[in-house]
Amino acid sequence: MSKQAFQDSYPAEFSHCYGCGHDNPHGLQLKSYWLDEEDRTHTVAHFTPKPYHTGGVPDKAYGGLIASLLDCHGTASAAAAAYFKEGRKMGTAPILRFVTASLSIDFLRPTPIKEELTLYGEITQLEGRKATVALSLSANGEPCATATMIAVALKPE
Ligand SMILES: CCCCC/C=C\C/C=C\C/C=C\C/C=C\CCCC(=O)SCCNC(=O)CCNC(=O)[C@H](O)C(C)(C)COP(=O)(O)OP(=O)(O)OC[C@H]1O[C@@H](n2cnc3c(N)ncnc32)[C@H](O)[C@@H]1OP(=O)(O)O
Repeated sequence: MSKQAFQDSYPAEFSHCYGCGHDNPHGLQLKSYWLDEEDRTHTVAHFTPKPYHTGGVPDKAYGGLIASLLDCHGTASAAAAAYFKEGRKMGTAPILRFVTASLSIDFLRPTPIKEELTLYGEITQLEGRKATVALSLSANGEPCATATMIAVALKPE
């Protein structure tokens, strides 16, 4: 894993996100990294839910939590890939920030709340301002959700 999470390179004005902003004390503060620094195609993040992230039954996670984690890991992965494609260090100006245009999730099985969850991302396409990201969320090596995201880079203005 890289020493610095993708989200730690976001400038202060973009660090309030509920899912991954390091300046949001009420948020999830997700942190995403390259899976392999030598092969910058896949990304990873880990998150252990809190008891209050429950979705109806005490030992299973709320679907909105899963969507939030996939959302933030996907946009962070898109930004990292775009910086890498431009040969630039993350966070350098001009800032590249992606927002979610579309997020389609398949919930495959209930997600346990007491385990560490692992998120993977793969940038399958990056053309112009648009990135397509294949995402998954697993617990104990078993996929609980998969998703496809279209993320779009904000225009400089
Ligand atoms: C949280 C910020 C939300 C507000 C955004 C404003 C300012 C924020 C500033 C910075 C944010 C910084 C950090 C955010 C941190 C974490 C984010 C976590 C993830 C989120 O929680 S983020 C919130 C939910 N998210 C939104 O709040 C987006 C609302 N939305 C829009 O702001 C526009 O809708 C936008 C920008 C998406 C596109 O608008 P646009 O005018 O810039 O670009 P355009 O329409 O030309 O699309 C360009 C290419 O994307 C394709 N495309 C567009 N939409 C598509 C779709 N749905 N499906 C398939 N393809 C699509 C087109 O087909 C074209 O493709 P092609 O180039 O191939 O023709």
